[in-house]
Amino acid sequence: MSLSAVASAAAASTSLSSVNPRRSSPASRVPAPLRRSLPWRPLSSSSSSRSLLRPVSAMASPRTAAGEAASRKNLIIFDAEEDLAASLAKRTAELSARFAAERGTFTVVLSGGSLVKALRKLTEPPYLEAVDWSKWHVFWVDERVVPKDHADSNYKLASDEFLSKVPIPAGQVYAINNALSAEGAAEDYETRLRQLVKDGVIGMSPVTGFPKFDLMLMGMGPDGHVASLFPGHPVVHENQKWVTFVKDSPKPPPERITFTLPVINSSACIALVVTGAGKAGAVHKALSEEQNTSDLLPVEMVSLQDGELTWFTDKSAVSMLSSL
Ligand SMILES: O=C(O)[C@H](O)[C@@H](O)[C@H](O)[C@H](O)COP(=O)(O)O
Repeated sequence: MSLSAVASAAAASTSLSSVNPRRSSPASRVPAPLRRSLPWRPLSSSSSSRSLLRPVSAMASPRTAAGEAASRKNLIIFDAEEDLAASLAKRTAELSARFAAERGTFTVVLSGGSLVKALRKLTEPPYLEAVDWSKWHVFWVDERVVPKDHADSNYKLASDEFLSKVPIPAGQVYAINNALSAEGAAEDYETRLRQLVKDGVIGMSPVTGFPKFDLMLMGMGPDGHVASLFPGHPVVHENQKWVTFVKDSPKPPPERITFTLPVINSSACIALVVTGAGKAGAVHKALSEEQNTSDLLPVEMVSLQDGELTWFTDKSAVSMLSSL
């Protein structure tokens, strides 16, 4: 892995690195300037920490000189999960303000797993008051086909840990219809997404022709899966549908619906939260130079067409990366 830039960050011993994606366009190999303070007053003035990320203005709509679509990848490594959660909240709040101002809505996509707990600081001051929650529209990148009050439900997890603690209008939280079969729930979810595109709530990517969500907040499994796209499963290669289903997930429960890779890759921003030694092997495969392109993990197939992918990691997760 080659690092295009490294800067010390706010939290003690924390570093921010801008990573060159292996299959990147020339534009994304140009190191972007790194700064440590943000001009975004509502949050920076009420927060004691400095920003770990580039100013919002520098991150908006990255483009080449010729105006072509471009993508960017960042890697942030935290000493403590507490710092990761603080940075994730700050970044999410910045994007909320930016997209609410630009588009009038903020479309946020959640996964299940440990990501949800990492969002907890958004439910506390200053974010609880500063974020315009009325602009949020919440979706799931994947969901288990179980009742909404089932312990396996990603909706229940998000509801218990996050959504019940912030004032997002209930009609703007788009749970799947779990009364349907997995196939039916996937079709139904795609139909609702298409209507929300027509209504102007969700944008469309002019680059890919797929819906363009403002922010996807996702985890990654130890096997390199993202959403419910598991290594070796045929749905990884679905390139027409927006939402599809699996009935044989290797991670229980078996029946799930999931966004497809073209939708994930059309996002404006993705925050990929990956922590713990159990993820080190997949992180190494995804971010090191030594790669086998014939056997890509789903996480390695996440490659934004016109947007920014930021890995929020800890030292354990990157422990197998030799070049850090
Ligand atoms: O429905 C699911 O199973 C999740 O959405 C899944 O994709 C999760 O995000 C990853 O497995 C990472 O989970 P952890 O962060 O808990 O390891």
